[in-house]
Amino acid sequence: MKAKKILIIDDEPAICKALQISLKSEGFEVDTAFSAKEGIKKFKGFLPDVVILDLRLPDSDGIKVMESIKAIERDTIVILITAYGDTKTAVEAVKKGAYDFITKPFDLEELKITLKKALKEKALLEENHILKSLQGKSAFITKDNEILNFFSQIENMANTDCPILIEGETGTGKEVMAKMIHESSDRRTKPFIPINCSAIPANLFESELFGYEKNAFTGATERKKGLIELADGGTLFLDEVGEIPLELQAKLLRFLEEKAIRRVGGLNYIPVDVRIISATNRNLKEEIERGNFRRDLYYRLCVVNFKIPPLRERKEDILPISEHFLKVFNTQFNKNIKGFTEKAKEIFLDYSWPGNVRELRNIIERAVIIARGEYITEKELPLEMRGSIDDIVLEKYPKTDVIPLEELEKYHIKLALEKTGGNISKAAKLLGISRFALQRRIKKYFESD
Ligand SMILES: Nc1ncnc2c1ncn2[C@@H]1O[C@H](COP(=O)(O)OP(=O)(O)OP(=O)(O)O)[C@@H](O)[C@H]1O
Repeated sequence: MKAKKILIIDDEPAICKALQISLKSEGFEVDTAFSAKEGIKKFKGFLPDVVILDLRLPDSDGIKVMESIKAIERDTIVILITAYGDTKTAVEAVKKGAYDFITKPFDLEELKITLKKALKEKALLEENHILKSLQGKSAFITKDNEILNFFSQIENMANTDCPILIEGETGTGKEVMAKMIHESSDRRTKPFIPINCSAIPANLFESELFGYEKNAFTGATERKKGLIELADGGTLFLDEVGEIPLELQAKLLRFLEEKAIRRVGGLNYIPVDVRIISATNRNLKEEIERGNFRRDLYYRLCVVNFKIPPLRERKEDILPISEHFLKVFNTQFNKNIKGFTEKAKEIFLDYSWPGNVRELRNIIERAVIIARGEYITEKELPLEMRGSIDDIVLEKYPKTDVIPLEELEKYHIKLALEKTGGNISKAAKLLGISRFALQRRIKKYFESD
């Protein structure tokens, strides 16, 4: 079994040293830091199972440090060291998520017992997450509480006809989530039919969705079932539903109300039983206000609604998803890469992921392909993840070289997204282009699959 890792953050070197020696002799891997800043930096690379943290540090207080740590990896066990008489703050810290606290001067044996108990509980917790995320065949890997709660709500829902609208930025996993919902419903033995509404030309939309009769139009030499009919008994996934042209929205609404379709050129209504899951990366309420999306259709599609947070807002998912893709691509490319170096993990956790999980997947795929060592290091990661624009440009191009415009554009987009915390509308404004134009470029530069 891999040794459990412990990080000690305390400004008293004597305490750090004593703890380090004692815990190492118990078989733990131990690192130390003497300030909050150093502690958080080491945390990102070392990713310990347990942090033993002094409540009073020279540059910050322990509770703030604990909050930063938990924002990166929620399940980290934090054990606080407090001064005698500081119980009030210690209790507050435990309420905020610390596992326990010990008071100085402390008994080493007592600390070891607390540690072992905490590690046992953590192992149970992790098992639970893995089980939860693997229930369906399409694993949606997550540790995010909001998402896990939503899954359990859906699983408990007796009515598997209930339409669901999934919102979220591009690449956040809306389709994987839809598939997982289908696979955990009573409809799982019937088809799951995804339709990318933005990829079907407007003039073909009706015939693709509703099918057509022979001779309905020139070229209709055979009768053809539409995608809705093909999904009969199962689930229809309408991806990018906000892109459906207005005139077709009326037809879709009619189908949802009557639960029957009429093929193009056909006379009869054919009953079809499907559950609709739709997804959008647009704000449909805004589209309704602009007159681009029908309000009545919105309410039909959005009986249950869930917004998947972007990856940068669920940092605890970054490393588990990375490990998952590492396994996938190790198998696919016949490699045996064992993991990521601490520096690489640190870069992953600091990066803003404008293309979300799709971008992460592409980066790991590329890294697995180019890696030659046992671990993925920062060298296998794209330059733009590794530093500021100046560093990158300087590293790649000598001062006298002309930098390709595409490259500059890419870095500026990243900068704008970073400055606006990933808010696409605000970033587009900063860059002086439309939201749509920015989205197209994000797709091009950060999600190439
Ligand atoms: N939580 C997750 N666990 C495992 N894989 C994921 C997860 N989220 C996304 N992925 C993977 O990331 C990629 C993008 O996911 P998906 O197509 O579901 O995103 P999306 O939100 O539907 O994107 P778009 O809005 O561009 O259609 C896929 O390869 C998918 O398998």
